[in-house]
Amino acid sequence: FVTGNPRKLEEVVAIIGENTPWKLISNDVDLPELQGEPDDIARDKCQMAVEKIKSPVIVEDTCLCYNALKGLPGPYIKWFLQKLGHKGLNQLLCGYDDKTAYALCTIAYCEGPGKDVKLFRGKTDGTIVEARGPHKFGWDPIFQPAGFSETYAEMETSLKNSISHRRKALNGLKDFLDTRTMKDGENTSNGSDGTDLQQPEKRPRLNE
Ligand SMILES: O=c1nc[nH]c2c1ncn2[C@H]1C[C@H](O)[C@@H](COP(=O)(O)OP(=O)(O)OP(=O)(O)O)O1
Ligand SMILES: [Mg+2]
Repeated sequence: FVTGNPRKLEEVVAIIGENTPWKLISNDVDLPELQGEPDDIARDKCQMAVEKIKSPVIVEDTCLCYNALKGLPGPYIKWFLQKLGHKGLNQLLCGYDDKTAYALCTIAYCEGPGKDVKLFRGKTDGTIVEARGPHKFGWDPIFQPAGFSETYAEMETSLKNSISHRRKALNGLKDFLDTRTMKDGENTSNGSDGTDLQQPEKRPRLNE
């Protein structure tokens, strides 16, 4: 799993759980990010990582999309957050009645150089609110998921991880790896050379 963000890694590990046959290794290679649509950003980031580390790679790109702003800041949320803070991210919506937004996680997976990149998306709807809860992870304090009275930041980690954009995207990846594991008779593990996903000899279904 290639990311420079330790919080993302924490959540992915928590969501995937301890008892899966997949071993997740984090690798913080510094990758530039394309500008554009989330799918293209994730695909491009994945291809670059695969070329660099020459082993199976998972990357993800996270967007925070305001409906009133037709999806912006979207993939640029990192820079908006950095420059404007939680307050500024609220003020962006000052002139609009519609405060709804969605968090979008796009996971890209590639088995190795020259292989196709698979994309898995997860979306959680919500509303942009004044910051509430601990400032631990990005824009968590200003995002209140639909149907809940707490922001992501106020929630127990396990609750956030059960409804989050990241969880939904990871479900897609897990289903894909699961099916592929079942189809695939031989062990395709390629050793301990920094491989991101290693398959042990026996491969039971991934657990939820
Ligand atoms: O669940 C989340 N809850 C709150 N904030 C979040 C979440 N997930 C990502 N974030 C923040 C991190 C970064 O400011 C931006 C996404 O940018 P994004 O490029 O995907 O992340 P990044 O550059 O930190 O890590 P990476 O090395 O994987 O690209 O939103
Ligand atoms: Mg990034």
